Amino acid sequence: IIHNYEIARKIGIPVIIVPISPENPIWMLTARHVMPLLKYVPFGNGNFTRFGYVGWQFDDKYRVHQELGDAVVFSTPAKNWIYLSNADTTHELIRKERQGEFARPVELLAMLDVFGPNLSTTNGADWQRQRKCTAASFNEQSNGLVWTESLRQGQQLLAYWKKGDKNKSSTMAQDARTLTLDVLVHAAFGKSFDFYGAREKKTTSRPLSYRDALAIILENAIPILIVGPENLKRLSFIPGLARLGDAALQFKKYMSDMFDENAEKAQDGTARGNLITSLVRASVDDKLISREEVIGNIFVYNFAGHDTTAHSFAFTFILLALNPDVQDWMSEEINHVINEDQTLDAKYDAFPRLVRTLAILLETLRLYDPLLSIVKGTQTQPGYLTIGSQKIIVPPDTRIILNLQALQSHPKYWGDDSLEWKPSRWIQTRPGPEPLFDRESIIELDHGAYIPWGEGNRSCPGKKFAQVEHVAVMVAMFRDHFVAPARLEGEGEEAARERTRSTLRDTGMVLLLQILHPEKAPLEWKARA
Ligand code: HEM
Repeated sequence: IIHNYEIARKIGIPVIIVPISPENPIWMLTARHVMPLLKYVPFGNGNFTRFGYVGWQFDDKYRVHQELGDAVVFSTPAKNWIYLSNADTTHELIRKERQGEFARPVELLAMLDVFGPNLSTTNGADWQRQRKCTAASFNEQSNGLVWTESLRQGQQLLAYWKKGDKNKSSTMAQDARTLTLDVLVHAAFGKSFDFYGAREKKTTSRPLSYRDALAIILENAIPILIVGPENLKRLSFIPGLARLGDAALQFKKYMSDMFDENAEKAQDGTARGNLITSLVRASVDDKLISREEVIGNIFVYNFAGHDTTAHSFAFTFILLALNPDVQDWMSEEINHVINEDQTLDAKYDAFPRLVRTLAILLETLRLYDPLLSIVKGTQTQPGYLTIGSQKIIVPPDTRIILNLQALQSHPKYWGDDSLEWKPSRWIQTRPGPEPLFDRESIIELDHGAYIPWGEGNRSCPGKKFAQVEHVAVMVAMFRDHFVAPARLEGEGEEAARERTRSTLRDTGMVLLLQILHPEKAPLEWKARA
């Protein structure tokens, strides 16, 4: 740490010493539990308890940068980590990433290779080839499929929640994960499953369907990524691991069988366009991608697209329940744009007109970004960055963290109400004789301090997918209904709201940012008058 501190001091930005590396896997898993205890020991206060755990950015917001400046370096025993909260520097870095500087430190994600090599864990020509093969199937045709499937799933989810005890949905976060999995499975494999909620979950029959195998894998991603599918089988004497090992092996087998099935279809020309068919075509016809890479990429697209969108739904539902005026504002737009008798008839071409509804997602991600930050870095060569009027040399082997939480909440970009969840900030209205809704659009930001999907080469290929899915589910659920905090036995309305607010405040980083105990805030769904 002394060596790293000496290097950090020479950069010329404030240095904070953090005595445990954020990359230490044991610390990553235990910090959240250990940290509250450290508050009671004399050395525990100060920087260590403030910055020493995964997800500190959510609690700190932009404050460290307001106190110390747009760039701050954390000196840790393993490496130096520069945290950045300056929009111009962020875009300079992204431009330079295109030219091969400041690449993603793929070794941090190596565990995502469990089912095969994939684009997330490579750089350079290998990444480019895999990105080209996979991202090609995320086009407007597949977004149309995401739209219809999300409407269908959203309606089934609403019906399920309305059937519950007094219309309450205490399994909201779990059910949102099921919905996002079903939409992904549809886009990836072209198969539709009916939504089934947490209460209806059967004890899994054997053999598992690939949707159920994938659900088990994604719900238990941490042990699977750490231990690896093959080792799970070996450790099957440990309670719980046998089921995981089984799901992981079955998933791999399903993917392999699907590869063969689609390879035949590709040859006789009957394949339809979805992720697996286009990957198999790229593999069999064009020899661009190996069988292992096809399976690895199918897993990683599902992994990357699952909890990011599911947690965003959980945040959005709770935020909307706490803000009935925002619900009315969104629902007015939905009812203006979607005026068919049946919500399911809504066509994908309505999507660009649902700007308030999209603003809800943009605003949720601004303050509840599932990743909190994006990590880049230098390797053997130094890098050069400009922070305001200062030019710095980033030493080799340094991590650079784009602090999205700070960037997206800093008053210098977002004003004095920057910490308020206010979707209307995203809407601009042009003058004219047309109805109000037809004159509204999403504002063009002039500061660039908003990159929840990243930017540049490595930006998220699922950005539009996530937007379409979110808007369609809002249409299905909020056109004719509204949601409110459910009251517990003997509880008044204000007490229920306060419990819901405190459940939302109890948010932290697990694999991603999430509400830690969503079951404490059941929601109630009612038809609009
Ligand atoms: C609200 C939802 C989502 C958010 C906030 C999000 C955010 C991100 C971010 C920040 C990155 C990394 C960018 C970088 O390193 O510069 C990323 C990468 C990625 N995302 Fe998403 N994502 C979301 C949904 C999705 C969905 C729905 C899918 C797939 C259907 C997906 C697939 C991927 C993949 C495969 C990568 C790796 C790309 C690469 O390495 O080239 N994401 N996402």
